[in-house]
Amino acid sequence: MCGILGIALADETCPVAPELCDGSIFLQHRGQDAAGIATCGARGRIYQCKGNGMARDVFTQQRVSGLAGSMGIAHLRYPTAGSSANSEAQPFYVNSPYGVMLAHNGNLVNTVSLQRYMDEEVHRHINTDSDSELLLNIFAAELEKHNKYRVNNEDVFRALEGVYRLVRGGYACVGMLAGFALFGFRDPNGIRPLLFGERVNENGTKDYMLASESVVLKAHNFTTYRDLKPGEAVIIPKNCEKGEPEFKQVVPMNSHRPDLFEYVYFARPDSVLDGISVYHTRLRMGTKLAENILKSLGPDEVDVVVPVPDTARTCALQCANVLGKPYREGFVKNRYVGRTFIMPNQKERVSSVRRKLNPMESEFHGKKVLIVDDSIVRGTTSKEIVNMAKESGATKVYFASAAPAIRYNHIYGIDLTDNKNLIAYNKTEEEVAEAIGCDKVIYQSLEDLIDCCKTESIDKFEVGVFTGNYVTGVEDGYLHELERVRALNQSNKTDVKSEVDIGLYNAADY
Ligand SMILES: O=P(O)(O)OC[C@H]1O[C@H](OP(=O)(O)OP(=O)(O)O)[C@H](O)[C@@H]1O
Ligand SMILES: NC(=O)CC[C@H](N)C(=O)O
Ligand SMILES: [Mg+2]
Repeated sequence: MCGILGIALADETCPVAPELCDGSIFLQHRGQDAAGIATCGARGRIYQCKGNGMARDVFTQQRVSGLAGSMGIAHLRYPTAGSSANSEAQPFYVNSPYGVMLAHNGNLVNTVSLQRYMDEEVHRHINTDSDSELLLNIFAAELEKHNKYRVNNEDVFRALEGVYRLVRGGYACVGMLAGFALFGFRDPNGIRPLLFGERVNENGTKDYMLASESVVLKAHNFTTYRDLKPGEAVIIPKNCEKGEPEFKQVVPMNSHRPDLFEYVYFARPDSVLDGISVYHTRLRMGTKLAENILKSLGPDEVDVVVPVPDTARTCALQCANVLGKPYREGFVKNRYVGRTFIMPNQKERVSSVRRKLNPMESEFHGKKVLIVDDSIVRGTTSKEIVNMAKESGATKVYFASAAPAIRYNHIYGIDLTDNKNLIAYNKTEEEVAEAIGCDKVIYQSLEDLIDCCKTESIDKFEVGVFTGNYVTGVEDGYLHELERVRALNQSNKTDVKSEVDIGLYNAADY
């Protein structure tokens, strides 16, 4: 679930890279594996800095100062397809036609046929296993069809029409055409989020931003903003002091189904996506969860409610309020360890849970504890947490999840492993409780979770991860191919990164 960002400044003499760098920090929670910035300067020249690592490590002051230009895009990567190699860090670039850069959040589910199409029909070489590189080349191939000396907005919208026709999956993208424009577009189901905003400068000119979450827009004073609609695109001219952004509903909206998992885990609580406040959905999740818990546990069965930091805090606090039980920070979080779930391999994930969370014995000793988390996915966190609670002397450990049992792959931009690695795969609730070692597991129902998130205008969500039914469907052989590539990457005895990491644009100092 990557983070994407694009900014065009009215003042063409002002470098955009420092603001992109700062904005990336607001999106770090969406991808910790790789980070990249590309800018476009005078004479359409493109500058780029990208590679594996967190934004603060990749974007050193020295590198950022070399990124010239007033228009640029940024990407924070959490790998879904392909591998976590340096060479798959985004944005991606192709020189023809015109020079195009793309940063993609999401995942395509017809890559098998797209690869064949690239190879057999348009003869474009794809240098990595990344679906985002494929997507960029599909766009470039569509744009090339016009065979024009200079491109205009209509050509770009028409090329996007081709993209919408050819690709299937979840995608929100920001891109740049060298010397011409910044652009953004969103898939026809609005699975992945993308917002557009503007900021009025002192002299009355306007800067523009595209971002995955509203929190970046607000923090950077882009106070007038809105979500792009599913199937909608926007083109912001490079010289945005002189020209206005142009919006177009490129294809009709299919059905608006934001990914429910954004509200459960991915997005920051202070973001509002598609008009829905993430924070308030999480409060409601706490209320509903408590109502559910009251049905299955007696009033004296819980002494204390303990959240699993960080994401579950909002929900757990509200749950404790409704239950009328004390809320206690039973696990102290090491602020220097990032999100565990989006780490690229299981070994790192297991070791970081213990490094990240440490129990406060006094909150567990001799108590019946209700631990609340936002979700149980592979069970990496919950197994360790339950163990720590028991080691610390809890007499009973109940584990409540604000999301229903996760039994299916997430195919639109979350690397939810293959089904068999999900702790709830083919298991009843009792079996999950046994697997993570607790006395009882209580899941939120899907119906209740949807109730917590829906509004008057959006009452349907992408919920394939809970049901196995995906809004776009999946092409034959796709999941099989995904598992094959994953197994191939994991079978590598050494670190996969060193094996496949010889990208085209490696800098000597990486
Ligand atoms: O069952 P699992 O595979 O362990 O995955 C679920 C856990 O992973 C996430 O936490 P994470 O540490 O990634 O981030 P957070 O600090 O935002 O909660 C999520 O909030 C759950 O705690
Ligand atoms: N999480 C994402 O949005 C990932 C984007 C893209 N599929 C990649 O693997 O790089
Ligand atoms: Mg967590």
